Amino acid sequence: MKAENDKILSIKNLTMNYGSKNILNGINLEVTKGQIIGYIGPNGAGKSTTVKIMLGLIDDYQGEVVIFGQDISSGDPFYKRRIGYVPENAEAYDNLTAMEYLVFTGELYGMDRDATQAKAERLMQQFDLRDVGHSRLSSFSKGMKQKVLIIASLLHDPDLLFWDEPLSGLDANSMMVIQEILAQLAAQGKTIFYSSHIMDLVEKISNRIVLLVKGEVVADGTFEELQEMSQEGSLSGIFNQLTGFTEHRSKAQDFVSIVQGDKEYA
Ligand SMILES: Nc1ncnc2c1ncn2[C@@H]1O[C@H](COP(=O)(O)OP(=O)(O)OP(=O)(O)O)[C@@H](O)[C@H]1O
Repeated sequence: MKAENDKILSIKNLTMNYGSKNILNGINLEVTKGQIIGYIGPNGAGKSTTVKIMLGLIDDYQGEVVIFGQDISSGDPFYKRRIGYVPENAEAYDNLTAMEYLVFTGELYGMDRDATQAKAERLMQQFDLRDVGHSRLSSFSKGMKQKVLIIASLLHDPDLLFWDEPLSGLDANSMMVIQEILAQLAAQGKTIFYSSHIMDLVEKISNRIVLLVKGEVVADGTFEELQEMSQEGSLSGIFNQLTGFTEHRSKAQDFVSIVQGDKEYA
């Protein structure tokens, strides 16, 4: 059993509604240091909503969320300084240069301006972005922007990371570097929530997989445990089975026949 001080996050009976719509239905999760959690589920399952609650962006939930031993409903935002976040997109910052965005982010986390700038420069160099540090993000390719978001999430050396589709747009070489960075961070005791729809990657990267369906955790374990439970070989197969999706072929057939103008729609 893990020591109590290895516990990073504890969610008890988390429930959330948007109006009359039930989004989260009693989520329970205990997360310890060094875990890389593949947080997966169909579109609309409630993954981003859970993450937004943990980031303190949504507060009208029921249940208990404790991060670094602090109940986040206490209103003390200090726990956020130990969190890093890669959002699915950050277009709002397109008018800033990469360096402006990174300095702004570092300062939000309470870092010294010069120290942030120096660290950002070194990190950008690692990702071959040094020469474009003073160009606006709007001129960056998708993968370049993604690298800046990843740097921003790590500048302050956080203990808990929430990464939402972090590798989207990255080339194969950059993906390998990021996967290795994740593994090394986890080995040093950092905890990572990794949301993605790319099952092969989640399977490779995570040492624990949590599958959310309609606001409920329907599977939680290592990839091997999930394989045993479902008798499926791949995470895509497990996902299809546990989300009850067996219609991909007939859906595709219907779609293609509409595209080709079948008689019913002609
Ligand atoms: N601001 C909002 N107002 C009303 N409903 C919302 C709001 N944000 C999300 N929802 C609804 O909550 C549900 C869960 O959304 P959420 O974004 O958490 O899903 P997700 O699992 O992250 O999906 P995806 O994989 O598509 O990113 C969806 O039905 C969505 O329509």
